[in-house]
Amino acid sequence: MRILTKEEAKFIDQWAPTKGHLPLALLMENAGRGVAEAIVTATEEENRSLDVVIVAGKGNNGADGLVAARQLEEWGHEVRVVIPCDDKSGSPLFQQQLAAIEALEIPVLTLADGDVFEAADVIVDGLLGTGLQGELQGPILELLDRMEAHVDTYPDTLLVAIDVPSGLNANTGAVAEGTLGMDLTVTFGAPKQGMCLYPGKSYCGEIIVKGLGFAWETALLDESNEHFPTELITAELIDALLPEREPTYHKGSNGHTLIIGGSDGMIGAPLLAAEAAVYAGAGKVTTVVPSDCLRMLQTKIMPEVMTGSFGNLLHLRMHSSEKQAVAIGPGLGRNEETTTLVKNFMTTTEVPLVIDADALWALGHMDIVGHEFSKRERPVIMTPHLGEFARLTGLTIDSIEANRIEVARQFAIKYQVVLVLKGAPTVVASPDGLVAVNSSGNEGMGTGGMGDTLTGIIASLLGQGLEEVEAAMAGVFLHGAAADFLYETRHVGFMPSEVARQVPYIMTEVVGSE
Ligand SMILES: NC(=O)C1=CN([C@@H]2O[C@H](COP(=O)(O)OP(=O)(O)OC[C@H]3O[C@@H](n4cnc5c(N)ncnc54)[C@H](OP(=O)(O)O)[C@@H]3O)[C@@H](O)[C@H]2O)[C@@H](O)CC1
Ligand SMILES: Nc1ncnc2c1ncn2[C@@H]1O[C@H](COP(=O)(O)OP(=O)(O)O)[C@@H](O)[C@H]1O
Ligand SMILES: [K+]
Repeated sequence: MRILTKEEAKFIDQWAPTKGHLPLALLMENAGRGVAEAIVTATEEENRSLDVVIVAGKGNNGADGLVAARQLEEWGHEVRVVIPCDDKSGSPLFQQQLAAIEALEIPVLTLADGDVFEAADVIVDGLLGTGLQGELQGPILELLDRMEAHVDTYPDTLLVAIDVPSGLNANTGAVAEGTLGMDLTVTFGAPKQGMCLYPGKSYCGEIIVKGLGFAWETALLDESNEHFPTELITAELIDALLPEREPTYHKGSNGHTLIIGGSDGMIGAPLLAAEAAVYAGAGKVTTVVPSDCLRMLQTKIMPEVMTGSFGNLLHLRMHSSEKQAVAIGPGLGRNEETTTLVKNFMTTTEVPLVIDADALWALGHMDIVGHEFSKRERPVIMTPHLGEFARLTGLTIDSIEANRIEVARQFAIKYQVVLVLKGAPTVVASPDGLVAVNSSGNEGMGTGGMGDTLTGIIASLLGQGLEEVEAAMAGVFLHGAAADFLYETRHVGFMPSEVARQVPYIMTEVVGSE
């Protein structure tokens, strides 16, 4: 599913009345009606006339609220409007909609009018949408404080945001001081990027997407649009990506995946990756570890996985030849000899490659090795968490977190790699500038080995014939969705190996494939 930045929303806004021959007021009419419909649907069980307070700022977000007010009144609900201050200035459309509200004698109040929220069943936040700048202040902040106080006293009041909760940065998901957590956010066209990122994601409540009355994707195809696309990874998307199996397929058709990793004391990491690759459907899986770890691996690993050992570059090249996918890094350790060896291997091989954990460490700074990857025919997949990514780029973790989508996008374009930047949420960036934000996963996944499992799943899908970016997107979604299934009964204490075991069921039941 497509998600939108505020710049893209603005582009649509400008395209519609010019190239699209669609007046902005028409889009607003659809948006406002969408809000009214969502409110009626959410309160359907009560099936009675509602007392609705529309809190409207003076931009187009407020104007949407005024349309909703007009619509709800027509449907027989008791409606009043609250505006931040009495001066009644605002965007041209705000002023036009306000004139209509006044002509219809719908009450328009300010905070000076006392307890404006008294007896409200529904409070609608139309203070600020994608036009938010900086921190909240003045009467807007005061109104939000009063809304919060009312909802604290009357928790049954339904709190509905128009487009985004006021104070939420529609691009980054950052929230200004004073932003309120909503029951429902009714957004237009597509979710805004910041609604899919933390902390903003936690402030939206249920997200309902309402149409603008035209296929806005057409606007973004305009040649003057220079924004790179961002998507949300959902079950529907993954369903379309997963490899289909013909009745005649055999183990040779489903890819041979190789996992390179392990060191003394960290044999579990490649084991978890290899077993996850089996659960994700690989035709064959082989794991190779340093010779002194082989015996230990063999006593622990599931019988479906083949094993071997390596000690030099020739071994790594030999093991990786004729494999459909290779993942390198889980549990490798960081001694100098291994580091040099795997770095040489990674920068010279052409096999489909997933680079994780200590193999990322071995690369050092991306500016030094990145040009080797950009020469490849097929991009490598890199799967760093924030700490590993900070080391690869020299950026601070805070600066990555504050803008993970754009940082990931620039990295993938610059080095021509598929980047899986792990975290909450994980984002997948591809060399052509597309970024996909994962919608699955939960805090129960903060357990050692969870990343190794992801690496195995991605490598398995890559070996089964998915393109790099497809394997990365499908892998992160399945991994998170498997953990979400376990989260339903346990919020902590589920293990990476259990997540892996759940993956085939997710592939079958949730995604609906196979
Ligand atoms: N995309 C589409 O196709 C469609 C989009 N639509 C709608 O348009 C909305 C965007 O409208 P928008 O551009 O008018 O901006 P909006 O969010 O109302 O904010 C601007 C106002 O906020 C104020 N303000 C800003 N920061 C502030 C702060 N920190 N603290 C206090 N005040 C602050 C700012 O004040 P100023 O800086 O002008 O003094 C100005 O008055 C979008 O979210 C959606 O609802 C729909 O109609 C359907 C079609
Ligand atoms: N709060 C969370 N929400 C969603 N996913 C999470 C959360 N915490 C961890 N994860 C996921 O768990 C995995 C952890 O990977 P990583 O840090 O590499 O673990 P390890 O090195 O122990 O294998 C990543 O896929 C990450 O996205
Ligand atoms: K709002």
